[in-house]
Amino acid sequence: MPRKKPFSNKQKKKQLQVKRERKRGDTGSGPSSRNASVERGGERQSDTSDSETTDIRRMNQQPFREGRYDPNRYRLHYEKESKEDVEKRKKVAREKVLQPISDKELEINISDIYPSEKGLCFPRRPSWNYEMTRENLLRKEEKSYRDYLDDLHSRNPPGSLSHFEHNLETWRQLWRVLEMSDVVLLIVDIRHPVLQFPPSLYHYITGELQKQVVLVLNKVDLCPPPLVIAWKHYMTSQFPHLQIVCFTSHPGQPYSTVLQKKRMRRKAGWSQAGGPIDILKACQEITAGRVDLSSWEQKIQRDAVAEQLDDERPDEGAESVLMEHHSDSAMEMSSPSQELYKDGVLTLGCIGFPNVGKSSVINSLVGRKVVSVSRTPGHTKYFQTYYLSQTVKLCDCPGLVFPSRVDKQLQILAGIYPVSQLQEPYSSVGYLCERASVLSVLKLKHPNLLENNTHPENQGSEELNWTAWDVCEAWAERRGYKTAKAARNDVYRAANSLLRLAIDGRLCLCVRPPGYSCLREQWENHPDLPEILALQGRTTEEEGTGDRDDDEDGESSTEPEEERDRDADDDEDGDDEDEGFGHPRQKDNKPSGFTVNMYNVLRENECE
Ligand SMILES: Nc1nc2c(ncn2[C@@H]2O[C@H](COP(=O)(O)OP(=O)(O)OP(=O)(O)O)[C@@H](O)[C@H]2O)c(=O)[nH]1
Repeated sequence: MPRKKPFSNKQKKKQLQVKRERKRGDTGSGPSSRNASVERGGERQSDTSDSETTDIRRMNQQPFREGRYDPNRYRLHYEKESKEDVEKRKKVAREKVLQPISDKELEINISDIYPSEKGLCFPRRPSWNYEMTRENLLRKEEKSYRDYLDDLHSRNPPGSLSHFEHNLETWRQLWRVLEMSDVVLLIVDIRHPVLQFPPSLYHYITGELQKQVVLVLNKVDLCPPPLVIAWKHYMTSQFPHLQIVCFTSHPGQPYSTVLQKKRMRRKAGWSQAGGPIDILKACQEITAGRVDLSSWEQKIQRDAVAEQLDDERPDEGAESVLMEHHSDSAMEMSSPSQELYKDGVLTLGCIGFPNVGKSSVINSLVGRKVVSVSRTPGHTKYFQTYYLSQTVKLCDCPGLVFPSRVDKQLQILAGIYPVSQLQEPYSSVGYLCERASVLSVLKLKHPNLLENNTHPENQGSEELNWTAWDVCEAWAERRGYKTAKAARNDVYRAANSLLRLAIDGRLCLCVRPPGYSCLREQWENHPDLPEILALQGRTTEEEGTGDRDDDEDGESSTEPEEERDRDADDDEDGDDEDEGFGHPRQKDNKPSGFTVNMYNVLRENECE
């Protein structure tokens, strides 16, 4: 059989990019490449941020035409890492033998992520009044932001802080959303909620602003029900005034690939999400009759009926949604001391880190796609409000990463960094392998045992030591990822692919609240379990097997899908135009390949 012609990741990206540009009607001129994200001397920057105080890496540059809305305005800005740091981590990934960590080490206390003495607050908007000119206000904001960064760096030694947002424009956006909102929906990913819940934000909203926060534990379909309950209890114990709601936009469909999600949504629409009624209930409790929310309640009921009547054509029956596009000046001069529930309307601000599912929550509440969804963090570009009903308004905000002391590797696995732009993905792969049963789930073969490797020491050895690099090498071999020039195993692409599987939830890494291991039995027999299972769209029987599906029968494999959408970083709601690239699906249309292992991280010492 002739050898497959190597097709590099770079070539494929280029091909995708050209396709996207064609679709948008772009001619190809201008700074349109996402790959051109690293700053180059003299390159024209279209983003309007003028807040560079350090060496900043700007992500996800989008095509931009003069006179139109600048889509790069809120793109992610992270501090650049030094070449030495990147090289050091690469070396460790090549040399350090992976050791599975104990259950206890998966437990994370929020004060470890946001230690109170480290000044891990977020930039605040300085005081202002209507006498100030726009320029004065902007200058004052920039100065205050620089002071904030100086203070932060003075209290935290270099390298100790996580990646965090350096784009002042995005912080400005947060200020405005907080000012406009009556109630804030703070959305986090249930797999690692403490990473995405900055206590300083909570205290600012509930204290200074005197507003209420509803914590939305999103993506519960990706987490074992006992752990969902344990997190809920932990967050309530730490922040007693929080209203907590569990949510999923994909009930009954854990680990869906991009293409599966598209298909299912086309079939079932957005109104099948689990949790909108609980958000309504939380708001009813908060507003205590000061806003008439009956129109929202009726909308939820209507959506449920429409879904039952016509689940083949959900969007056709969906109601149209009134949207408001905000001009900058309108937002800049919004008053911070705005009265609550102005004109009898409840304004809900949706905020959260990138990729936690804010857009999906909005679409699910509205019952149809109004915001574009993507697995690429930092996708949300526009500030808009959507009327859910006559008396309820939703206000969207770009994803924001607050400074913390969390490991950068875990941050990456939490999806805050565009995987395609990582300079060094291997250490995150190592971090994942030490915490989730990747080797056994993917049934990887050690590179030293591959046919063409005749290393005498390792021949036939079962108990081989694995490094992160070995894992990537084995996955590249397994997937047939080759470099274009030398047709060697493309470990970079393999590492990216593994990280995407983890971010999408197909390789499951969930951190746990403190004490989870000791109280495990309590959570596994908790009376709220059926409620969480119902929300996930699963049954008790499924739970019985789903948690322990080691055997082949319990497998659901998605390898061809993974292959096809491996780099489909862009809009998940677009056309299926990317279905054709990559490797074709098997003839019998059955997926083949690795085991997708539900909640595998909770298995009994599987990596040990
Ligand atoms: N399994 C699962 N995936 C979800 C859920 N909600 C969102 N996702 C996926 O998470 C990814 C990010 O979703 P978005 O809704 O675009 O997230 P966002 O917070 O708006 O992201 P930014 O634009 O980066 O701020 C997409 O791949 C979604 O399909 C959920 O409830 N379950």
